[in-house]
Amino acid sequence: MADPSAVPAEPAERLGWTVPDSPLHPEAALTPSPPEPTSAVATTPAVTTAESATEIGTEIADQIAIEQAHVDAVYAELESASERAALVAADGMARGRTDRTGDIRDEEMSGLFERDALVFNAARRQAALDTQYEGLVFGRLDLAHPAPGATIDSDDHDWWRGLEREIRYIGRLGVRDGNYEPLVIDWRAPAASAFYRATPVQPHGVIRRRVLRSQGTTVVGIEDDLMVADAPDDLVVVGDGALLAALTRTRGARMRDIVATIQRHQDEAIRAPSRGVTEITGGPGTGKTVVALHRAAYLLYAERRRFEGGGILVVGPSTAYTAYIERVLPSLGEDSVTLRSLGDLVDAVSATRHDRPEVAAVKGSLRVRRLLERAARAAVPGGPQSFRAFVGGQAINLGAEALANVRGRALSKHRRNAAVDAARSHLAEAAWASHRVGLRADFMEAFETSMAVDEFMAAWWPQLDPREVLLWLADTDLAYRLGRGSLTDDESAAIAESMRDGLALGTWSVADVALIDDLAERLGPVRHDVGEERGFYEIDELDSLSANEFRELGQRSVAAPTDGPSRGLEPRDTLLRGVIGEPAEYAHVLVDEAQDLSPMQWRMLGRVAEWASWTVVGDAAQASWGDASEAARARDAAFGTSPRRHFHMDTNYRNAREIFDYARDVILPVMPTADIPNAVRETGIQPAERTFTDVVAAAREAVAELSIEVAGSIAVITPLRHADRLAGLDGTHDGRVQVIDPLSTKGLEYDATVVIDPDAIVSESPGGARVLYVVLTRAAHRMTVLRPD
Ligand SMILES: Nc1ncnc2c1ncn2[C@@H]1O[C@H](COP(=O)(O)OP(=O)(O)OP(=O)(O)O)[C@@H](O)[C@H]1O
Repeated sequence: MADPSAVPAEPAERLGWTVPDSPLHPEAALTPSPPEPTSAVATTPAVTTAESATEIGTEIADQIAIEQAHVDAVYAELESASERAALVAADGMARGRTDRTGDIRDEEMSGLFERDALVFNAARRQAALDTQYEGLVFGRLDLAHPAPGATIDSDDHDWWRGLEREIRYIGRLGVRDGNYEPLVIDWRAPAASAFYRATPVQPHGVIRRRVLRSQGTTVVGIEDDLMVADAPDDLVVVGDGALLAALTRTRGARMRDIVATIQRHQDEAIRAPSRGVTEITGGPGTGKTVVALHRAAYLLYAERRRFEGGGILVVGPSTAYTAYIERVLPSLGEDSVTLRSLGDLVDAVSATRHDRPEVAAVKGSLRVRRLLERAARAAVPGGPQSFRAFVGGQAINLGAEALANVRGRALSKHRRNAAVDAARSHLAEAAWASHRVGLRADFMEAFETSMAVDEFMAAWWPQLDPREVLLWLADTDLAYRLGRGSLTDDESAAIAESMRDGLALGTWSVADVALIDDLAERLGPVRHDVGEERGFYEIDELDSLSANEFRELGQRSVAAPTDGPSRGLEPRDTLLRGVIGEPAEYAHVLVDEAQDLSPMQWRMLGRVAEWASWTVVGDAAQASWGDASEAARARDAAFGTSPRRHFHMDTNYRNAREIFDYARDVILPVMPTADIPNAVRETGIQPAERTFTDVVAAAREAVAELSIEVAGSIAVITPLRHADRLAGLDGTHDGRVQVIDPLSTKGLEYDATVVIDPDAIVSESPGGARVLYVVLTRAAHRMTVLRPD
């Protein structure tokens, strides 16, 4: 699907950037001329046109002044909109305000609901304005429209001459003036799509596309792309090309939106229909993640009712990843999306620990389901083996076999936690069948009211938390018994050992979460007394909201589960704290790094996405899951029969070409078919390769050098064997340095990286060279590789 003409022409030659192949082609690497240390700190290429620097400076200043005038008008309109929103909110608050505490009459309730809706909507609008206020207007299109019915001849380079012209501003949200005329068009609206789709080959009516760079409410830069051979006299063209400027920028600790520089092939994936499964594949750094996130924002815009009501879930590999991407959607004005890592998908469980690869492989395989199925039906360890009691004057004695029969019958129609009544009545039948003395009805009535039966049932058929059942497997003998036939004894023993580790540490592993979810489905929700439900928010709570709280209200739904402190709790209690309810269901599920999901994790996602459409992002060459075919089967089962569409991204926007070439040379010998994208940016600086005898000294020196060369984030990526010694570097250089393990870097990006001991990274990780490939593609601008001497 990717279109080679997708990256629009940069006016590169005009500004001294040499373009080796074609000015329109993304494969044409954009090289500063002469080569200079292009990094986050060196963003402006040399200007070598005939015009003098002063002339250009004045021209840019004039153009900025023109755009600032429009931007000022937009902000003025927003101020009045903001005042109107505050008035609506105040009106809503006044309508529901009550001095009384205590009962509220029915007829007052509908007024309160109306107030809730008013206040909530006003707060949301205010929150959206707050998050998108800065840099709200980022684009301008100068268009030429043919007369109705006329068409443009694609070979005519002067197609725009004599046509009616239009100026359209594009922004993070739509704003209209008092006459309802659009001042800014939301980037997701159909009228904005030409901003992303226009190329010189297919201009879509665009003569000039202009990207505005702002600080706060002030326009500070302009980057133009011309879609025609010669600019009309009244259209000045300035800037270095928006995409290049964006790619050369400092990255920082959080991913940013790319709303001003989305490329055409990316736009196609973003605006693809919502139904079915949209797969986005491509090599490292091709924008898969950022495109998928913009797609989520687009879907919410295009079908707000469906997706906001049903919810959008974004799933990533780790909490480091969710922290890295968490700002993108709010910056696009969307705060109703749920972000979860694979370890956070089940309520009340938050896992970040990873099992040893061989244990994770067993827990992730569908073969483990047989063991879980048996565990969900097994007798409670330590529970009663037989039932002896006097009921209605009769001595009842049912042995283990009879109890197993009763259990089987009760579970044939109900999930275990919902089967307690059925179990009791089957038990009564079995007890009656073993005696048959007196009248059946009298016996049944006595059985129903017997306290001895109550006590037995409490011990024999308690409500079971799935986590508790998983912990039963810490008993190796039980794990052997339940695993027989589907797992080897060694595999069952490995699971048992990992459960004992969990009990000692008080933490679940990421792979455990899918097992808990599977058991939760089998057991059904734990029945517990439901407390009085709180309303959407309490009335007195609402009446006393401060201005800040009012704003927060609009942002409430972003809250994600946290792995809170467990001080004072025994490890076992920590593992079992909180309540697991029915899983939420979503209208759209977006999965990143999908190539690494285990079959059990696909099953878990399939449950929350039973009625959902999907966006699935992945790059097979980065996979660290062993049995790809089993994962593919589980994935197909999760998708069901939904139609699929596929987008392939083949331009690497992250890595300087020199860095990416280094990574490519690592992966190609082990994976000749790896998906290798084209890196579009050259710096002229090769990755540095050094040897070390003292890893700490070498890493410290490399970091110090990089901290001068780049302005933003630096990662020290180390295999486990050096991790402890290097931990002291974490947080140095004003917090810019992060020490991180190879697997956790998935999906992340830094301005510079120091890669420690690549051979050890390969030998220590189950994914081998593929994990090293991930590691070597994390740096945008600079990379230093350190090997032991
Ligand atoms: N059109 C664009 N304009 C500006 N920056 C872009 C554009 N497309 C992608 N990028 C940037 O390229 C970098 C890589 O993007 P992203 O992390 O989404 O790639 P990816 O394919 O998910 O990478 P990986 O699979 O290696 O984690 C990010 O910094 C992103 O902002």
